[in-house]
Amino acid sequence: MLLQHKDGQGTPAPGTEAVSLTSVRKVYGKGAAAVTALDDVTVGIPRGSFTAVMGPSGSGKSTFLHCAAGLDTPTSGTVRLGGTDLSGMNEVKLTELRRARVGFVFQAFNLVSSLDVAQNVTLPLRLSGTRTDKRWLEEILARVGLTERAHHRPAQLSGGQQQRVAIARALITRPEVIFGDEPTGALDTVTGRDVLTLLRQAVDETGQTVVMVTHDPVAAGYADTVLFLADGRIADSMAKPSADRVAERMAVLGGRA
Ligand SMILES: Nc1ncnc2c1ncn2[C@@H]1O[C@H](COP(=O)(O)OP(=O)(O)OP(=O)(O)O)[C@@H](O)[C@H]1O
Repeated sequence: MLLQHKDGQGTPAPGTEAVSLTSVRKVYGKGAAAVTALDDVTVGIPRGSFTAVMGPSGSGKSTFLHCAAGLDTPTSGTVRLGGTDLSGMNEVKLTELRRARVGFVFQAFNLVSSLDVAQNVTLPLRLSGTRTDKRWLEEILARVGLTERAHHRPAQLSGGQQQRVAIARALITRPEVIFGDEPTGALDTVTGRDVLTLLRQAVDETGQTVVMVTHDPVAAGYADTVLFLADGRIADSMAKPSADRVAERMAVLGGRA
């Protein structure tokens, strides 16, 4: 269940939310050229849940994800990751926090072409100076079905396999939250479903939290809750979504955009 809490109402006990945004605004540019990408967004995403973020083009989905993940700073308002308030953190602190507590899966797989699969997966550990736990690496590679490919380079893999490397890389640090920006956008339907199943497993089997921007109602159907953005605001949310219901709701929102 996704918790929307305004004016303190319905605020859950501290520590039950993986991510929370309170009165978040994000304005790009100044004066006549200013664009309000997020307009007073308040939402809490419970730990161990899978949330899909949808909305028409330009509704603020990427901005929401970037602010929630500490990749971008809101113009005003508060973002908390677990209990940690990100406001006022400098770039060095934010980078440390992201490396330790957040995983990312993007539409473009962003793998390092000169590194093999195992090296790509363990890159976040090397960047943060953490020793690789070999057994955990083996478990993660097995989970994404790439044990036999550990020493292949990205160019030797299919798109779906490359995205599974990116998921393994996002899981290796045992992050509290995995953020996905159109993680299935570059994949065919069947391969995309494998990737969504892996994200679903991260929630169901290891209690991680997944927040994923998608345009695809089928992908959103894997989530526990869909958050609909329109004009930088949370226009609606849907629990236990089905692809059909999501597509219907999107048709309405699309007309409004
Ligand atoms: N760096 C920027 N400078 C100025 N305006 C921006 C910038 N980034 C985003 N915007 C504007 O903010 C609004 C929200 O953009 P955002 O990328 O978050 O939307 P989105 O829902 O992810 O869109 P899409 O589905 O097309 O990717 C848009 O009007 C966009 O033009």
